[in-house]
Order: sequence, then C-alpha cells, then structure tokens
Amino acid sequence: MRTLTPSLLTREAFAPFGNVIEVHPDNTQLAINYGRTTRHHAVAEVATSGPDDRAILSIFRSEPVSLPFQLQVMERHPRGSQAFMPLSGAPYLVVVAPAGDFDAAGLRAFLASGSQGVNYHAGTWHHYSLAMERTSDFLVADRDGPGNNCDEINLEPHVMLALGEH
Ligand SMILES: NC(=O)N[C@@H](O)C(=O)O
Ligand code: NI
Repeated sequence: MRTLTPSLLTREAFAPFGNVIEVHPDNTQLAINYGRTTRHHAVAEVATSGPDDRAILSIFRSEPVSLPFQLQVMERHPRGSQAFMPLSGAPYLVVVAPAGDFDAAGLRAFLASGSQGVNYHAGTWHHYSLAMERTSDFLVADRDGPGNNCDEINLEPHVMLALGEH
C-alpha cells in the first residue's frame, strides 16, 4: 500500500489547492482600532456560485485520528470553497489533490500548525477534517445553498497517511 507523508504547510506549496490562513508578513496589513489591531485583510475569499447561495460559518468538532491512518475517501465541493481555521491550537493534517478528474498521483499531504487555517478552492479534492492528538474544534466557512455540493470518491487502492521524519 502506498504511504503518503505530510510536508509542512506553506502558502507556496498549498497554492494549487487553496489558501493558507495565517498571520504572515506578505498579507495586506491594515492598522485599525486606533492602532491596537492589525487587520490581515482578505487572506482568503469564501467562494459561492449561485444566486441563492449563502456563505456560512460553522464549527466542526473533530475527533482525532490515529496514525498511520488509512485514507479511503476523498471529496470535493464544486459549488464553493471551504475553509477550516483551528480553534483548539492543535496541529492537524490536510490531504488534497488537484481539482478536475481525480488522480491519486496528485495526492499531497500537509501538516498544519494550530495557527494555520486552510481554504480549499471550489473543486479541490480533499479528505474530511483530520484532527490529531485531541478533539479539535475548527471554524469552517463554506457555501450553503441548493444542489449537491459534495462529490465523494473511494480511494482504491487505499493510501496510508503516516508522519514522516521532520
Ligand atoms: N461534510 C462536511 O461538511 N465536511 C467536509 O466537507 C469536510 O471537508 O470536512
Ligand atoms: Ni469538505
């Protein structure tokens, strides 16, 4: 069975799949609130697609997975983006593949820190949220509206997700 090992999450490496939501010197930074707050402005966009769509905020409370973990499904949201911002401060795993026809050769895994969020572009293949170490809460910003917005495929053969040496 093929083993997939995560690399550290960076905006450059994640660019084909979406955005990394984090404090970063390259962000547009605005001094607000009489200088007491720095706004890291528009680090990502919530994409929707139809006139009756809404951009919504949810909280996902995800149970941790044990590693190595067998990846069996991947999903995508064709009608909108989906962003995860960790609220519990724990690292988590992100598994993605490029939008379009799914190709297992395009699978990539990333280890995100507890202060990094991800915003999947509409159509980016991804695994459902993979918490590590402890039950972890995520603020999720995504699209709600009519029509199917979740395509799922089975990963055959399965792929094993395991931490490599860092
Ligand atoms: N199904 C659902 O709302 N969550 C997934 O899309 C996910 O990426 O975790
Ligand atoms: Ni999803």
